[in-house]
Amino acid sequence: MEQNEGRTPVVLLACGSFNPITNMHLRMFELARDYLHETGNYKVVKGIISPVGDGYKKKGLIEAQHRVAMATLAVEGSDWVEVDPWESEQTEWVETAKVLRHHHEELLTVGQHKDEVDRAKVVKKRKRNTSQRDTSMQQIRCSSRDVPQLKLLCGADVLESFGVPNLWKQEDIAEIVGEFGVVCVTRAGSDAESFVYQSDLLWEHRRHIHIVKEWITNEISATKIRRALRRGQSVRFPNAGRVTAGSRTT
Ligand SMILES: Nc1ncnc2c1ncn2[C@@H]1O[C@H](COP(=O)(O)OP(=O)(O)OP(=O)(O)O)[C@@H](O)[C@H]1O
Ligand SMILES: NC(=O)c1ccc[n+]([C@@H]2O[C@H](COP(=O)(O)O)[C@@H](O)[C@H]2O)c1
Ligand SMILES: [Zn+2]
Repeated sequence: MEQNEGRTPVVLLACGSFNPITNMHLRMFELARDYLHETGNYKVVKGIISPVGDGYKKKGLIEAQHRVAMATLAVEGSDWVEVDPWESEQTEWVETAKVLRHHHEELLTVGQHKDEVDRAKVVKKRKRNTSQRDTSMQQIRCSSRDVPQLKLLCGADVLESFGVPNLWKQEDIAEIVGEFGVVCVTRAGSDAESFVYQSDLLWEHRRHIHIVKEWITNEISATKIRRALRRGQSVRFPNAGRVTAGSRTT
């Protein structure tokens, strides 16, 4: 039997400043994909990096075109993660729920187009052989189910920011965790599990919140990279990686 048969296709969307992109941003995708595949229920078909637009106006944020260019170079070595500039091209800051909606619509459009192509093929085939009608119609129905689920990929600090007063609309949080789902990678200084436990809303949707444990901790952040660059320090080979829980290297 085909290994991926019956698995739900998933697209992972990571929103953020990527100011600049770091190894850990790319690693997040690998961790999330491994995790979802190990559940046996999902097949990750694509990863999307969506750099925030200049309208976000975060202190020290460099122009979107440069962040997009750096991210594009960074994903050159990946055959499944890509950079999508749509969010970065909007003049106003776009809330994350809206970014998810935009990409969901894109996936539906691609799915619809695929359905139309399939339907046209079936109609053509039916004209040739009417006995194949039932099987072919079944194929059309199957293709609509091929539209991947879209999930937000983030680090635990972003999940915890759901609790910052007035930062996120409650209805957006409900939509993100309830309608889309979240894959959250652990990060030093954040405790995603207890955050979910403490929030009634997140607890209600806990089955849509996948927490992925990164054992090889890497405390890299774009803030630290910017700081090092400001100070003229090297940013090569950031964090050699170490195993948590006090285990010794062998
Ligand atoms: N070391 C890390 N571990 C886990 N998640 C991370 C890590 N670094 C970044 N992320 C996640 O990547 C996404 C994009 O993050 P962002 O662009 O803010 O990077 P950052 O390193 O946190 O930058 P800054 O320090 O400027 O906030 C967020 O979901 C964030 O949680
Ligand atoms: N209400 C919202 O939708 C909301 C609030 C805060 C941050 N965000 C997003 O989270 C990400 C955070 O990135 P930074 O950690 O770099 O600030 C950005 O993509 C930003 O757009 C969304
Ligand atoms: Zn950040």
